[in-house]
Amino acid sequence: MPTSGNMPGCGASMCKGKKKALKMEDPAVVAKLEEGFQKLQAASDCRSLLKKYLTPEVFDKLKGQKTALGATLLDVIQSGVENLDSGIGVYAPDADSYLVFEDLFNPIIEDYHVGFTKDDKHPASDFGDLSSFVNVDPEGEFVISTRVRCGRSLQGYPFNPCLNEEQYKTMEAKVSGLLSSLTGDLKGTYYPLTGMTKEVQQQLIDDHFLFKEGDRFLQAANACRYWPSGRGIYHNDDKTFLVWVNEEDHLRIISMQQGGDLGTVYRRMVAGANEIGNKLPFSRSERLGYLTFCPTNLGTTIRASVHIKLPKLAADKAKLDATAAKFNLQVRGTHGEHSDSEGGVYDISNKRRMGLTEFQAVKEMEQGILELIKIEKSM
Ligand SMILES: Nc1ncnc2c1ncn2[C@@H]1O[C@H](COP(=O)(O)OP(=O)(O)OP(=O)(O)O)[C@@H](O)[C@H]1O
Ligand SMILES: NC(=[NH2+])NCCC[C@H](N)C(=O)O
Repeated sequence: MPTSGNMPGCGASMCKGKKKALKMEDPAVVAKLEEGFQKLQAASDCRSLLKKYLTPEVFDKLKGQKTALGATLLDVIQSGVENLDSGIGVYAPDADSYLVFEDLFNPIIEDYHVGFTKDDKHPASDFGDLSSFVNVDPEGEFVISTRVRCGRSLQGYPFNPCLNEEQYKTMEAKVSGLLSSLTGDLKGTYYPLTGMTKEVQQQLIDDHFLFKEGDRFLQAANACRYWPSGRGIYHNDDKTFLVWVNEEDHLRIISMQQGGDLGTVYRRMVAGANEIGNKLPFSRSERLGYLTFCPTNLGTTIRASVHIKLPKLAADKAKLDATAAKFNLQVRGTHGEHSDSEGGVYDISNKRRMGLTEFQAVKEMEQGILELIKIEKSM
């Protein structure tokens, strides 16, 4: 939890541009911070962006600061300190952290989102021409399934480490109530995690529909308190439209189906995001776009992915990674982030989510996947 304990309802609506840094003098927190910083400095094989950008100068500047809600640098970095194999290593415990700790967040954002500098402003939301996307694999030779997701935070609520159990439950009630009014292709049922049998839960995870449990990166960030309270999943009967409630973000809005029909998948996600957004106000910042718990998800918050088999390219995993990176794509394992590939299936998605529109982010994925397939065919 944030070092000063549970806070009253916070504005995740934030970021009017002014920093509200306060002084933090709690000796226990200062001691943990010093210890964590030493641990990072000593970890010579740690490759995280936290390690790269938490220089002694930045550390000294930020270690005595806190947000109005009491979130400290420790709340920001503790996941990356505990998990030295993190790729990123930081989370924003509340929206104001992106400003108060900007000397750390900005270079991480610039690095991850490929050149989104501290002076850049994320463009207005634009889903673009929904009819312009193709089936990336019409013959069904390579692509097993396609998924597009976005993340949303509810205005008026902080992020995980600052939420109390009552807030989790209130948010869950609000969101599930709204979801029950969806119609047509989006119509479905909300299943709270509380009371779900372990068998059903595991089957949903194995089938790629539900978030995993016990993510050590989220746990170390204090993002799993009161679990499973307030957490759950909504899905339509076909499990092609899904909403995750209160996992890493307040909401993850997901569309997925077998095959490579990116257009259909994207249109369904856009329809769902619009329906929900018309009824629930989301947190958005002028500069950062839609606000999320992890800086990798800011901006469009879009991750468009395929599960794909590219046996020739993937014979050399380093080559697959390098080729994908040329097209700003990221390669994950079959069960998502921090997992390995099974049966030659990779999850390949757009990496950057900031400094471009939703349309451009999905186009980047579409074009990149078409290129990878072309290369595979030529080998
Ligand atoms: N194209 C896809 N087809 C089927 N399942 C997919 C596809 N892309 C991702 N998944 C599944 O979605 C689940 C969640 O994956 P993962 O956690 O990596 O990504 P995410 O939900 O986008 O969020 P985050 O990036 O925050 O981790 C996993 O089970 C993963 O296998
Ligand atoms: N789901 C995410 N937010 N993924 C990105 C980062 C995950 C983890 N904190 C790491 O640094 O490796």
